[in-house]
Amino acid sequence: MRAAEQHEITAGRQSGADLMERAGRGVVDEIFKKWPKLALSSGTAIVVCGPGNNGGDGLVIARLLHDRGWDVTVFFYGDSGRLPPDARLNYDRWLKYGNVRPFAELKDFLTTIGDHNHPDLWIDAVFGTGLTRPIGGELAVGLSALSNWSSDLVSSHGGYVVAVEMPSGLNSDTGDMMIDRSSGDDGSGWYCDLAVTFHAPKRCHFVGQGPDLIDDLAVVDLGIRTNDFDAVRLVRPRAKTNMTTAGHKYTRGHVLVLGGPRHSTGAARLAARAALRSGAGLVTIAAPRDALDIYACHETEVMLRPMDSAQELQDMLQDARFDCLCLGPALGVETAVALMPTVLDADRYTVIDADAITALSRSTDLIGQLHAKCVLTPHSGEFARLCPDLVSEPKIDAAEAAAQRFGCTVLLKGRDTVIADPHFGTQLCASVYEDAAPWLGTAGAGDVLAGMIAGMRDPAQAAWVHAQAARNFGVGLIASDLPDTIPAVLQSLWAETETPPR
Ligand SMILES: NC(=O)C1=CN([C@@H]2O[C@H](COP(=O)(O)OP(=O)(O)OC[C@H]3O[C@@H](n4cnc5c(N)ncnc54)[C@H](OP(=O)(O)O)[C@@H]3O)[C@@H](O)[C@H]2O)[C@@H](O)CC1
Ligand SMILES: [K+]
Repeated sequence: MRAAEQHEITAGRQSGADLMERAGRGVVDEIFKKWPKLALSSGTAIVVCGPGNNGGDGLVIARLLHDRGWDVTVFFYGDSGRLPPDARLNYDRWLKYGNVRPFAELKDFLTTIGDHNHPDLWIDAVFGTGLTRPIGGELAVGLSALSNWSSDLVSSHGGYVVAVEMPSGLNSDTGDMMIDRSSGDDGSGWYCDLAVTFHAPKRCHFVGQGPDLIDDLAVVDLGIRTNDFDAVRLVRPRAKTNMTTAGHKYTRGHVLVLGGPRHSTGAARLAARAALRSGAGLVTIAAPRDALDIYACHETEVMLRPMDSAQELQDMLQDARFDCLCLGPALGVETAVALMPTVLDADRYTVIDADAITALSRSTDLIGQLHAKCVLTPHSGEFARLCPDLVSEPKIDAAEAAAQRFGCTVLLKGRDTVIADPHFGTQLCASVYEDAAPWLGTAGAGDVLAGMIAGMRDPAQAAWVHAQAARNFGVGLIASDLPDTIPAVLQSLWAETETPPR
């Protein structure tokens, strides 16, 4: 992002001051868009500005609010003599409107605010993308006091907290609050009702603590024309199908799901049904002989094959039409260990989930057999077993490192699902803000996703459809609701495109 801004500035298309003015104006516009009642009369605002360009944005916001008749108090942290030029320009412009109070006075100032003079807005413009180290000392103490006070403000008086770019202290890459714990602050960070970022969301808006600290996110276009953004790549849903009018069920793929024993058949059944609903032409469950009657009682369209040994699986895989394997959901770790050499040797598109991931984490030989057509779908616990050395890394970096290590796609599940493909890059599917679907955290939802990936052969799209299906269903969702909710999502994607299947 900063490279992009610099590119615009050096190319002479926009001055830094223009960008900052547009950024500040964008924040004000977003505030009045979100809370139209604030635009109807002049309120009061506290703007807390930091020592860089984020603070410069805050000073633009202060001036624009003042122009609309607002009563604005500006606090400033830092040395005004060391402000970057655009921020300095706006600092000087603000001094024609009002004064600047030192940040050190903020804590005491908060104690003087009574029930009748509380502000309507608090603007957090202390740090944006330029935070380079943990916040400590008086800064942490002051921001902490502000945070406590602003929570009271919101709960008791209905005022709003707006962060420029992100709540100050949030690392824009990792989404972690960078607070020096020795300052006495618990590091939980400060909350905002609205974060207004520029041009494109940053990683912190979707990963780590970001979504817990930000209630709503708005993105302001600064008119920057280059594509060179250090921003997160979100999954873009698109109508994609393996259906053609000339095709038939075998051209749409035959998924072989490896099913568990009598007492654990549900997970494979969920995956199988999801694969069918997601577009697979045929789905077969291969499972122990003594469990087939249970599978047969539950599934109509899914075919069944007895399979009690790796040899039987190998014989089955002589049929090249089984072009996709899906294994792991309630398979049993020991069974997974026994079957995986055959599975990986078959060199098919292979979705490796649940018990199969645990099996992998126990065997470096198996890991050595992974190939480019594998998709690993760990949740955080499985990932920690598989890659213990990467768990302390930021989530996106960890998934990318694992994908490089294994030479295959790694889909690291969660509210912020990361899809790292060593060849096509990394995408993020985040169920936050208006896309939140907390009820997706339910038993079997991961089994459904594994089946969807097998059916769609596109892990990122599968993750998006999976989350959208959950959102469409709403609260009360259980995993077996999901497969039958998939068609409506796929149909709505098709409705948005003018290109029908050919
Ligand atoms: N460029 C543009 O045209 C546009 C930029 N825009 C805006 O600029 C923002 C980025 O600006 P920025 O790069 O100046 O970074 P910012 O977040 O303000 O902080 C840097 C300052 O903080 C200091 N500092 C860091 N860590 C610290 C700590 N722990 N404790 C104490 N101090 C610490 C650091 O000090 P230093 O490390 O240099 O010693 C430096 O002084 C971006 O988020 C957006 O809001 C928009 O206007 C669009 C146009
Ligand atoms: K900020």
